[in-house]
Amino acid sequence: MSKKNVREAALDALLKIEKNQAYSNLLVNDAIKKNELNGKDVALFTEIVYGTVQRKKTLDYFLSPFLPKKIKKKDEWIIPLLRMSIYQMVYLDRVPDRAIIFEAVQLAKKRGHRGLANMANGILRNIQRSGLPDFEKIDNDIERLAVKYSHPIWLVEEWVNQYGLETTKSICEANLKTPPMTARVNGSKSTVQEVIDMLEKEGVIAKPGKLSSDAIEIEKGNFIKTKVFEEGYATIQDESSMLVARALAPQENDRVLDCCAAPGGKTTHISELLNGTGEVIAFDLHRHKVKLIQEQAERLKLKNIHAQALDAREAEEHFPKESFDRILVDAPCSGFGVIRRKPDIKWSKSEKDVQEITKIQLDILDSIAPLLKKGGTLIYSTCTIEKRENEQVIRAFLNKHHDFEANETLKNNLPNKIRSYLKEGQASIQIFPHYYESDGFFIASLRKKPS
Ligand SMILES: C[S@@+](CC[C@H](N)C(=O)[O-])C[C@H]1O[C@@H](n2cnc3c(N)ncnc32)[C@H](O)[C@@H]1O
Repeated sequence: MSKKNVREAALDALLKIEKNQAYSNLLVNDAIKKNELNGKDVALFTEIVYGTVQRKKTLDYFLSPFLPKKIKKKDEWIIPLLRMSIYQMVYLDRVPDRAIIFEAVQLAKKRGHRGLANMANGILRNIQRSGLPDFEKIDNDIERLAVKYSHPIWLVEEWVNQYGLETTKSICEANLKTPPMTARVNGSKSTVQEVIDMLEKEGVIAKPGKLSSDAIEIEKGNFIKTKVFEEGYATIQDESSMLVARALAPQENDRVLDCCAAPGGKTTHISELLNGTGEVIAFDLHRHKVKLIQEQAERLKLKNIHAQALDAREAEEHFPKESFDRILVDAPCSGFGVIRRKPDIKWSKSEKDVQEITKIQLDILDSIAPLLKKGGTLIYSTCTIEKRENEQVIRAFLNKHHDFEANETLKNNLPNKIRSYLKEGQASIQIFPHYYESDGFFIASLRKKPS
């Protein structure tokens, strides 16, 4: 396949994402490799693709007054082209409008015909001339939030019902920001400060994280190319994710089950906390993903991880009852806490998906429940902010499994900063992306009653 220039590659990527053929984060990396983009082009390509997907609803609001009533099905690719051009005109300072419009016209000519090129030219010039409409003119609160912060109306409505207007606004705002790059320091090898110093010698500037005591935040430089990364002193991970293994609080010689484990971020953290003792049985539904756990374990030289492919809903049939000291269920979920990283999630997931996934989450919990020893800890976590997948799953589980109880010691294993968000005696926490710029995460701690 021939190489394409940045904007043509971006249009291709947007069309694939639109057809739900690929996840934005995976596709961006593939396209960069395939089109041999480098340096500034990588940054521009990534910015155009992520930005256009993130701001889709807002861009459509800008675009809709100027679009013809009917566009032939075969010409519908013109819409993503117009969206990405408006995105650049409104949100990117570094490229002049006339260059953006020129590129759009060239692309429309190449893919379609002169008529479409003229249409693109006319629409973009009209938008440029007439300025942008005022969001404040949208009367309905939910619609205004949805358009201004580019989220689907159903999702905004859901969040407003669950958390109120102000919190929803903060969530939506945070979802449009680029997340910081953070890494977890392998505490069994060195301290946060030692890793920061080692990185500095390799030309990478980092500082301690904002939330987790295990975290560093990379400010400048290519972390993945450093010896610090290669030799397993640190692992890329979001700060909220780092709180999960801490909440599980594995003790030396524990036998731990991590049953939705790939790519192994939390498995390796648990293993590090075990300090070379005990073992972590890690499995994931998908065989190809199990390889990712093994690769991580190898890079970090962790010997107590045993990874295998298995459906967690069948775990009960594969292990003896009460054979684990601690169990982590980092469940598959809607992912609404990581919209910053995977913006296509907000457009591709539906209410129905949420309903379906809660059944899987409960089935997984039901299956692993007998495997936990009496007195053992069960942590349930998700990277979503959807109560039906979080609080309600835990409530349903506790209603069914009377041998389990809420574990109120959760707060003892969380950083001070986040404890203020926990009410007295609360055994679960919802972290929002606007708290400390970390992912939206839910963590619940349960305990199997001692007898
Ligand atoms: C949130 S991700 C886990 C992330 C992982 N714990 C980490 O920290 O790197 C959820 C994982 O659950 C896996 N999964 C989904 N359904 C499953 C099932 N029925 N049994 C086991 N794993 C499953 C998915 O393949 C996915 O890798």
